[in-house]
Amino acid sequence: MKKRIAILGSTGSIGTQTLEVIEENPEHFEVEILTANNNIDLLVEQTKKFQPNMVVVANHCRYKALCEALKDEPVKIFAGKEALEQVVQLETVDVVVTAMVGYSGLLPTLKAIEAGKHIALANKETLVVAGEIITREAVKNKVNIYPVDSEHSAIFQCLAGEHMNEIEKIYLTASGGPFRSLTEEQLQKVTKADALKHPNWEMGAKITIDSASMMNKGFEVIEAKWLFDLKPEQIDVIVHPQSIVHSMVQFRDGSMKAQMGLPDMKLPIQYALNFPKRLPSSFERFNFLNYPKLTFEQPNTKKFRNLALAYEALEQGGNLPCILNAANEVVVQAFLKEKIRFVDMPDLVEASMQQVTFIKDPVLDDYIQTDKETRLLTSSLIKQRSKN
Ligand SMILES: NC(=O)C1=CN([C@@H]2O[C@H](COP(=O)(O)OP(=O)(O)OC[C@H]3O[C@@H](n4cnc5c(N)ncnc54)[C@H](OP(=O)(O)O)[C@@H]3O)[C@@H](O)[C@H]2O)C=CC1
Ligand SMILES: CC(=O)[C@@H](O)[C@H](O)COP(=O)(O)O
Ligand SMILES: [Mn+2]
Repeated sequence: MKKRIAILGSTGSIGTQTLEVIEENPEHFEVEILTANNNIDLLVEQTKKFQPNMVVVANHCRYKALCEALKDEPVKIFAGKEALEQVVQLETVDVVVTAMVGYSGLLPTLKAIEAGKHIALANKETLVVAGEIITREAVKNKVNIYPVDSEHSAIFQCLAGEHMNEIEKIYLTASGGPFRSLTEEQLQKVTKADALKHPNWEMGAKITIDSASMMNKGFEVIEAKWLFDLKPEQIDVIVHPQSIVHSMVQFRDGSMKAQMGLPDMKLPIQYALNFPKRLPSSFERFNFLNYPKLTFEQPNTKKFRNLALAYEALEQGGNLPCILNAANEVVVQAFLKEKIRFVDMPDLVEASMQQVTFIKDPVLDDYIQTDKETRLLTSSLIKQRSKN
């Protein structure tokens, strides 16, 4: 039986690579649903090629044009956020790939889990915002969450066959981003174009900025806590500029397992879609001789304060990780619009974490309200800053 796949965010970096994996393995997978936010040109192209049963465009304004472009195709067309939450529940879906960016992934992922759909999770923000609810609902509905994020896929791969063994610690590797070697003074002057040049990975704009600011690694620490049920002190970050070792697990006898390979997201995507069986692939193979030096160093949390902020949010819990995420989404958009400097981002995130109402035991509605409150506050902090 082929697995029927819904891809939320099929027009993005993870979405398009998921389609490449499906194209290479037509005997294993078929596309059931594709979705985008705005990019209907690519959505139309993907629809004609992969013949999904349904497509959704989140932005209502693009609906008419999408219907017109697909009028000769046998596909059902929907628009809006609510449609995303509904289509993931359909009986014809086996696995939902969450490849949307940011907070927008939360409710569709939750609805998919409540409907018993397995999740290939790329959208780490879902776990940052509401990891407790997501993991609890997954257990309740007997849903598996397969990590797509390269580091978490690495940990997941290292854990295969180790269910009897406790994890002592995990090490999440970080590339260090394009600004790893800059001084604090140099960091003051970096531009959007500089920040968008990731040394090893080609990704969407938002995660690329998060990698440069190391918020991505902070999010991944929180993501790891929920995926692998770890305490903060069991999660370490180690900078590894070559991005070849994707992460490591240390067991209680001191033994370490690492997962390695060239930086290519198709591998973790394919592993998540076909777990537990590995499929053959044409992906380029790693050659040790091309990498005579694999290096490791301590992250600099004085220079990259976001990482420390994320650990703080994880330690304090409650709605603080949700505040961290919402504030970060707002500052990243402002940085991409060149309204604030790169170094302003952690200041604004920290101020938001201090000022938004803290809720110790949030329920879903609290997360929704916290997200709104934080966006308003962080936006007003940005406005105040530009007036001064
Ligand atoms: N790219 C990578 O290598 C990795 C990404 N991830 C995670 O995967 C997720 C996706 O990242 P990436 O593929 O890089 O992102 P992209 O920006 O490349 O793609 C995002 C996708 O989500 C859609 N989208 C954006 N906003 C909304 C919204 N409000 N509602 C519905 N759909 C929306 C976009 O549609 P449109 O094209 O129409 O704008 C697009 O299809 C992120 O959470 C990221 O952290 C994790 C590990 C690696
Ligand atoms: C490909 C992937 O998983 C990204 O999350 C990647 O890890 C980003 O690189 P950084 O290590 O620079 O954050
Ligand atoms: Mn990652």
